[in-house]
Amino acid sequence: MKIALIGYGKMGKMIEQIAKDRGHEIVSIIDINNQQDFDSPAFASADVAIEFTAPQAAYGNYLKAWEHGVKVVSGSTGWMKEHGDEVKARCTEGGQTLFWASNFSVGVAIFQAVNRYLAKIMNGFPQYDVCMQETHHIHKLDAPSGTAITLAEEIVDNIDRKKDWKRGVTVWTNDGHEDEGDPTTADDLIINSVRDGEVPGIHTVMYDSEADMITIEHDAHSRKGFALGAVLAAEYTQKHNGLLTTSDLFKF
Ligand SMILES: NC(=O)C1=CN([C@@H]2O[C@H](COP(=O)(O)OP(=O)(O)OC[C@H]3O[C@@H](n4cnc5c(N)ncnc54)[C@H](OP(=O)(O)O)[C@@H]3O)[C@@H](O)[C@H]2O)C=CC1
Ligand SMILES: O=C(O)C1=N[C@H](C(=O)O)C[C@H](O)C1
Repeated sequence: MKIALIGYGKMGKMIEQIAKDRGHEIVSIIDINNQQDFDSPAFASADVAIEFTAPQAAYGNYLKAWEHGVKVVSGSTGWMKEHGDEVKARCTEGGQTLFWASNFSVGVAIFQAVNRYLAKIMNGFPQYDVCMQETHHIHKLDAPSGTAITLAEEIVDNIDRKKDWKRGVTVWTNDGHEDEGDPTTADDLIINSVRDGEVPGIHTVMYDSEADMITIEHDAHSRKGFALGAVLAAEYTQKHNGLLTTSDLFKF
């Protein structure tokens, strides 16, 4: 396939390597300093663009890629609240293609399935309260992480006593700085965030009672799993259109 990269940071560089190893051609690389390349014949020749940039940049990048008739795979997080409805409409009614996932690793797809199953069970055991923690590197711009929000939405959908998720405390371990988070009630599922060194991503769901605690955790050893998932998603868009996500790709 001919692949364009939008965003050439930690993920963009790793995706480039994996895409080449799988026999794909990188025809264009767009970063913050060469936005004019969206208008190049090389970009328009791509079968798909893989976009990993930043919360404020992602939505504009989708529009530019679609303008040039290029499908998009994106893992950028933190844009959904502001632009989620419009993006959904453009894909479901407007004919565009976006494969988006808050986390592209097969491990997290499996973890999500376990999370949903456990939440269904725990709905019947009100003596357990549930909370979450996500830990990432200090460069991350958004909190909570996109993955934590996806997991929290699945818990809220399955546990009647939880009505919504809220931001708990965000702690920066390197400088000891702390943000307070949102005001919360017992109806809220709290997601605490930790920003520590170069951690690729840890997501933990905890069910705590007076007697004991049940914990499930996904711990990414590196960004390789995310990057491979994004390339597999790009391959998937060759034969599929519309709004796609990892549950379309990883079927189990
Ligand atoms: N879904 C998933 O599986 C995963 C999602 N992510 C998400 O992906 C995003 C990127 O992560 P990561 O690669 O680690 O971040 P990096 O900061 O390492 O890379 C982002 C790159 O995008 C560039 N950029 C910023 N704005 C634009 C723009 N308007 N157009 C083109 N390029 C731009 C940045 O340039 P500059 O540095 O000059 O600003 C930087 O080079 C984040 O939102 C993160 O949460 C990350 C890992 C996995
Ligand atoms: O910014 C990151 O690094 C990551 N972002 C995604 C998220 O917000 O969930 C996925 C992964 O956890 C790494």
